[in-house]
Amino acid sequence: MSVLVTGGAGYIGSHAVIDLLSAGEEVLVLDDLSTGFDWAVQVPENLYVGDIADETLLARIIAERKVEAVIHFAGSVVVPESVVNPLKYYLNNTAKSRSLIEACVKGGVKHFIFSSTAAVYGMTGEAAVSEDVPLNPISPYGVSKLMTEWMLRDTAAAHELTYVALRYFNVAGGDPKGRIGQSTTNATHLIKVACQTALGQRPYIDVFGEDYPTKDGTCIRDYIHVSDLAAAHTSALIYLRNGGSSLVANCGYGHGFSVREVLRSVERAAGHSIEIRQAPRRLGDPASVVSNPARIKEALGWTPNYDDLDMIVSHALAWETKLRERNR
Ligand SMILES: NC(=O)c1ccc[n+]([C@@H]2O[C@H](COP(=O)([O-])OP(=O)(O)OC[C@H]3O[C@@H](n4cnc5c(N)ncnc54)[C@H](O)[C@@H]3O)[C@@H](O)[C@H]2O)c1
Ligand SMILES: O=c1ccn([C@@H]2O[C@H](COP(=O)(O)OP(=O)(O)O[C@H]3O[C@H](CO)[C@@H](O)[C@H](O)[C@H]3O)[C@@H](O)[C@H]2O)c(=O)[nH]1
Repeated sequence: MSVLVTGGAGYIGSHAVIDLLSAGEEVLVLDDLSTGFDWAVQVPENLYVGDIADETLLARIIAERKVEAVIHFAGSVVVPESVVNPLKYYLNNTAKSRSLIEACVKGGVKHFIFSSTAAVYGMTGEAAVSEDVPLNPISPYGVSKLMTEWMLRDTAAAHELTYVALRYFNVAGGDPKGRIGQSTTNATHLIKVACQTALGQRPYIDVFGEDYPTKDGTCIRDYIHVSDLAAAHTSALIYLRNGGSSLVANCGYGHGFSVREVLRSVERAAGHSIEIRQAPRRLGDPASVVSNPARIKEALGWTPNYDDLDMIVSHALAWETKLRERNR
């Protein structure tokens, strides 16, 4: 039996592949390489380059390789892009996930693990957010992911499929052994942009808004190390395999850092200051987004290993340095 990882050439998926391999799983990757990289796939012999909505290809992989579970990372991930091009997100994240789920049902796949997002919550307050608060996504990206959660809920009720949907908070850092990291071109994520600034690849970093009702006026986020997130998927797989019932769970550490705190951490890791400029608020940014991770800890027994902002940042910076050499 094998585990099929869609989007396994991308940032989070490639880290999940490493974790699954270290747990002894037989891992296959399906990726169209639109934003991922074939060199990031640690099982090149098991990489299928193709689209998640290619029914013929899916039917063949599922049958020939006896796919027991699908871990679904493939998708489009840029929130502001989803506002200007919503139909791209409803196609790649929602409609194509529907095709993939159908292929799983037809092929008798038993378990499905899905990359959802804290963006399904929308404007959360300052308190840590639990899974059962009312959901009010404010971007097409968040809606596109929430619709997939709902498709999974309804499919699991009607068919022999169990699922875990993990709502990721702010993912950052890279493989502690330096094999892979966040390699996306034109990334907009705070820690990546700050690391590029520290390395002189960008002249300065903008802080989007310093007038939020937070401790220092900048936005607060719950940053989770990508390797801890990857391990949560392996735990989810074992949970479902052992008969666990379908579950939606937050994946974050449960405490937040402000943009200013993150930038100070980057300066510590780099050993020098970086140029920071004040900029207006970015459209659609909630002041504070912090998870309540009680459910994932209890249901999956998930215990983070890298719950330390300085460590997350130092791994991100180490990877960014390596990537700079690689791209030279
Ligand atoms: N990065 C974050 O902070 C974050 C937060 C919450 C949720 N997520 C979710 O996690 C998942 C992975 O995100 P990431 O940051 O690794 O992004 P990424 O862009 O690095 O990875 C996505 C991968 O999917 C592939 N892909 C895209 N569309 C495809 C298709 N139709 N068929 C086959 N392959 C396709 C891409 O080539 C890429 O390798 C996404 O579903 C994203 O929505 C990410
Ligand atoms: O150059 C920058 C980049 C970001 N920020 C701020 O840093 C914070 C974090 O921003 P970013 O790293 O872009 O992440 P988010 O916008 O919080 O969104 C991420 O985290 C969400 C979950 O919380 C996921 O749903 C999204 O996919 C993922 O992009 C926000 O306040 C931004 O305004 C800056 O001030 N300057």
